[in-house]
Amino acid sequence: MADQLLSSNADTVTGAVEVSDSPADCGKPDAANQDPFYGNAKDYWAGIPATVDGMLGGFSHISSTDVAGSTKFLRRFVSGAGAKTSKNRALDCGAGIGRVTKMLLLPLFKCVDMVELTQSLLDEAPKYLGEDNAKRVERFICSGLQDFSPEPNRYDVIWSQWVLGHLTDEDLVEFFKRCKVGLTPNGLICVKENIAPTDEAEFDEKDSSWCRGRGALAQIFEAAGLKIVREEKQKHFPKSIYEVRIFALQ
Ligand SMILES: C[S@@+](CC[C@H](N)C(=O)[O-])C[C@H]1O[C@@H](n2cnc3c(N)ncnc32)[C@H](O)[C@@H]1O
Repeated sequence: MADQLLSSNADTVTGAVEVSDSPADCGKPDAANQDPFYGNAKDYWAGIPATVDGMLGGFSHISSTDVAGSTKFLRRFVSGAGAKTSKNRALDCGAGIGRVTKMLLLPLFKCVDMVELTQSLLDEAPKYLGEDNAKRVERFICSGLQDFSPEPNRYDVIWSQWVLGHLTDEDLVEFFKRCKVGLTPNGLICVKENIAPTDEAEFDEKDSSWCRGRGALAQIFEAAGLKIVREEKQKHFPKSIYEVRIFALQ
């Protein structure tokens, strides 16, 4: 994702901490994770500084614009007269140190769970979030999304941002199907990702991720039985980076 941004035109404090038996290795030692596609991504992220700049590939200056766009997008579903989705609990997927959890989800929801592949990033999260915020993160889950199944009926919103390019198409369809099970009634899956300029997916060798075109993403949503209920292009990002879109799915 680091290069994707640049290229183209670019026991926690309160709750139970769920961590792997081996803190250095959150992925399961199964066949999928011996696949170089997943292994290379894992190695890449294990070497990235646990900072906002690390999370955004050197683009920390776009974080506030990103969060403002996401907040405006999500608010209409969870607050105000027409809101249908409850504000109890959200899940942050590919959460890193918790930038999205801290800036977007905790201000809107009572509590948040974080799921993240890289133990060193998750370890930094309580410090980055701050003591009061960290108390409202119920679960810090160390897992690849390809191996993760949300607990049924637990989340009002499942938010995935700048991470889904790390899953194969097949694994992404299956991940979305499991996310549907994890939603409360009227719950929402939100996806915020870079969009390739053509229908051809672009592969980033450096972090081992795909940047998909809008059509490919829409096909994956459909294959998982999800409908797009709202879609927006993120405004005010630098022209030099990929277009970024936010989708709300049910
Ligand atoms: C570009 S960062 C984005 C972090 C966060 N979503 C944000 O916007 O600040 C990508 C994150 O996805 C994590 N990641 C990479 N592959 C993953 C996978 N298969 N499952 C879960 N997390 C993954 C990385 O460790 C990293 O924290």
